[in-house]
Amino acid sequence: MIEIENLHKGFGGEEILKGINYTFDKSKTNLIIGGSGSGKSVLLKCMLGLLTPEKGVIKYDGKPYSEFTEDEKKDLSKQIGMIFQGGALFDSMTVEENVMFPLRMFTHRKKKKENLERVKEVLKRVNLEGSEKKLPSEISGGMQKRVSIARAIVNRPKYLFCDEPNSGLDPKTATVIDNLIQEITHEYDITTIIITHDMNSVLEIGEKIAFLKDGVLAWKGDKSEIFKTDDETVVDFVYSSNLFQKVRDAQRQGL
Ligand SMILES: Nc1ncnc2c1ncn2[C@@H]1O[C@H](COP(=O)(O)OP(=O)(O)OP(=O)(O)O)[C@@H](O)[C@H]1O
Repeated sequence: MIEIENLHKGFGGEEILKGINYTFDKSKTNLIIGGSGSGKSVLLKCMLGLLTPEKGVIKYDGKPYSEFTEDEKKDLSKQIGMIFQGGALFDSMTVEENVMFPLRMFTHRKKKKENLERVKEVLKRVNLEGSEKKLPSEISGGMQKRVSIARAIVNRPKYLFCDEPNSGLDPKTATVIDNLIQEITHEYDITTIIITHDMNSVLEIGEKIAFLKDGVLAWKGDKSEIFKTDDETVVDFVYSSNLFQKVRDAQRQGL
């Protein structure tokens, strides 16, 4: 669980996050949605410790990040898995080497055999058995995303941060990737936070949704509530998507 209390962050005198209060639940896919420039990435970077807020508290499983010792901060970074927009795989490394990378960073080199077993295990979990020796350029976009998921979970993280994890994928593959992230979240009891612009993802895996507008938490709820809300700001944002308009119309007609 990650709790955010009264979080403020600005740049050059301009306030970007204006007092966010929110809890990201364990074992759930927590989505952050909102228009461009609403502060989603700034919020994510504050949670990752990459930006320091001017005011407010970020608690990891009850403990404020500002009270972490250097060792605890190191431990925390080991407990965080990241899935970047575009995958961010190392082109010159094989699938296996890419997934091995965080293990090499955080564990002793002598554990090579154990590390290889762990890599094998996570590659199996994301259905990539047999692709170990391939380069990213030799596999499809969907498979590359699977590699980045395997790399993100190889250290058994407690927290998984995903920045538009299905960008650049066709809708069917995007749904498969969304569902895989959701399954892994439940299976390993992870607090998963996903920034997304994709309304299909909201529909599929929006177990908890935070809607940011101009640095303010403008609405919160889940995928069933987002269809029913009359909140103007949410309706404006969400129903700019044709698909959502159709789903809402169908729901209103009781279909
Ligand atoms: N390091 C920085 N220095 C100055 N301004 C910044 C910095 N990082 C972000 N901003 C500003 O903060 C605002 C929010 O940016 P942020 O990247 O969080 O938006 P976002 O909601 O993630 O948008 P998008 O969906 O387009 O990625 C923007 O106006 C951006 O220019």
